[in-house]
Amino acid sequence: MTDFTDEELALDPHFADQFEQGFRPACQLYLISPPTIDETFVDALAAAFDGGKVAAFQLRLKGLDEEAIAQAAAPLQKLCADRDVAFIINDSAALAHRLGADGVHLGQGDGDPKAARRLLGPKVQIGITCHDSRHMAMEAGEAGADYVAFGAFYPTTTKETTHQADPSILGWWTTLFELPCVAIGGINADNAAPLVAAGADFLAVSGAVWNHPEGPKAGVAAFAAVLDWENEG
Ligand SMILES: Cc1ncc(COP(=O)(O)OP(=O)(O)O)c(N)n1
Ligand SMILES: Cc1nc(C(=O)O)sc1CCOP(=O)(O)O
Ligand SMILES: [Mg+2]
Repeated sequence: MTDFTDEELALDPHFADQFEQGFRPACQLYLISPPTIDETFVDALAAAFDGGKVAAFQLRLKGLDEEAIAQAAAPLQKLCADRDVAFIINDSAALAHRLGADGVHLGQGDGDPKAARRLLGPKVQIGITCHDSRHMAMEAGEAGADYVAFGAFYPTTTKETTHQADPSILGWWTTLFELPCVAIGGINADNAAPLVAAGADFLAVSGAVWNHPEGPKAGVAAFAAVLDWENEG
């Protein structure tokens, strides 16, 4: 992997653009599906959207083949379009392309982001998992990612994680780059504030919404206090 010196960062035209100070929108919610769903899930997703502003929804169904995910996706993608929520497919640029999704999220083992960009074109969002690595994040930016994702910030039962991220990586990233950063891993309404304060552009959340004792609408609504929706306009 490449090591980036300060000189290279300053000279690279892509990164140089990122140094320009610009407007940074308030932190937003990026909802991740439960790892398994059934046909009633579309109602749960609609309820979640009723709870407050959701910027993006990622369909993350682990262990299903592409055909099954495509079938599950149809009503969810329509709902997202109706509610003006970006519809993101996890793991597969090919499936995102087939479905005409708004974006794809790729982990470090989910394929070459540059190949994904060639397939998907400039308008489809590409997000890249960067764990707790500044180096991976800079490589993702250089490869043309639309956002970088850091995590896991807190213990999570949704995914087995081997990397633990510190909020300071969000502050480092947002000080240097305009490219949005996503915080993920065990985030709930009670522990999210330090991530927002550190500069997260998006909070990616699964369990805190789907396992909320009062349901997904309350799960999303609980984030209103930290995400300050009432100040947006
Ligand atoms: C927004 C976001 N960030 C990170 C991940 C994790 O992606 P990956 O490392 O590929 O792990 P899986 O989700 O595929 O198990 C994500 N999905 N979304
Ligand atoms: C999908 C995923 N990726 C992670 C990472 O660290 O890259 S943590 C995670 C699980 C997110 O779900 P929850 O909000 O329930 O913890
Ligand atoms: Mg993946």
